[in-house]
Amino acid sequence: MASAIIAGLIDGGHKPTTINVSDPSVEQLTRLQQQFGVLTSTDNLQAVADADVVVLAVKPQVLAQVATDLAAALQPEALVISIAAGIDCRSLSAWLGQGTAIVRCMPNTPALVNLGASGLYANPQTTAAQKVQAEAILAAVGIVVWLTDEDQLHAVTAVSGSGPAYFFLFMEAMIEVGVAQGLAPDLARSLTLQTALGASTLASNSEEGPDVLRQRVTSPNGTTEQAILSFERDDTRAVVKRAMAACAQRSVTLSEELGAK
Ligand SMILES: NC(=O)C1=CN([C@@H]2O[C@H](COP(=O)(O)OP(=O)(O)OC[C@H]3O[C@@H](n4cnc5c(N)ncnc54)[C@H](O)[C@@H]3O)[C@@H](O)[C@H]2O)C=CC1
Ligand SMILES: O=C(O)[C@@H]1CCC=N1
Repeated sequence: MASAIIAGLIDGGHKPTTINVSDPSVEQLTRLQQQFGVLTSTDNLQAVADADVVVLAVKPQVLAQVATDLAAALQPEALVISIAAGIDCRSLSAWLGQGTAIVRCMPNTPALVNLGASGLYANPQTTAAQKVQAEAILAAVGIVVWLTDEDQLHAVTAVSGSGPAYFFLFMEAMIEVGVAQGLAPDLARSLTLQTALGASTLASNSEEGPDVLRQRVTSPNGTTEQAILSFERDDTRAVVKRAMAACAQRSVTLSEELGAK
């Protein structure tokens, strides 16, 4: 995720040498240095020392340690943006210092192709100018929505944070079945991906909702109708509901397991 955000910032005109990337993996740092020309360090404290904005893009499991260590090195006026799933502002403030301006963000991997979707929530310590800064960083890789209730980030995670994986799963299944029905794998793949892109672009450009667009594909007594009836018989909406509930619930339990006690 950090690579996608860095790419977006540089495409948007940020000088690479204003971006300092820290990671214990020298291999990662070398890749980022060669790809983007950013400054790199294996020392998190050194990386944040002069930073006005710090993006925490580590796994939730290491966030407590990383944030606690950073507390002493952060500029007092620094904005900290965390993209970690689940970990709430209460925990981040406990680790970073109670006065810290924090924006929590749930981005997604289509940020890699500038088609990301991010939900943002700012704690009360965040100034209007810092909110503009946070929005500009994530807007460089896609659309941004602001949330007024931090708990809504669980739903954002279930919809857009994890959402790309649901569509990829659907694509995998369609390719497999296309092949089983007699198409060459590369044909099944390109037809599936173009259909996903076409459906998404059509829905994005249309005044009408996905329900109406679906009905337009579904000729009475035609082929699509049989597929949709099959999906409805298999209660596909309930399947989606259960999956997204499990996702949102994991966001809640991540916070309970890994948050500040
Ligand atoms: N992958 C996804 O689709 C999304 C991920 N997220 C969140 O983004 C965060 C990062 O996830 P990914 O980019 O997928 O993980 P990743 O594993 O690709 O990147 C994490 C990076 O953190 C580095 N790291 C490990 N320990 C460190 C430390 N002590 N100090 C500094 N860097 C350290 C790792 O070397 C690695 O390069 C997670 O908290 C996740 O919840 C949020 C939205 C979407
Ligand atoms: O699976 C995860 O925990 C992360 C957060 C959202 C997408 N990937």
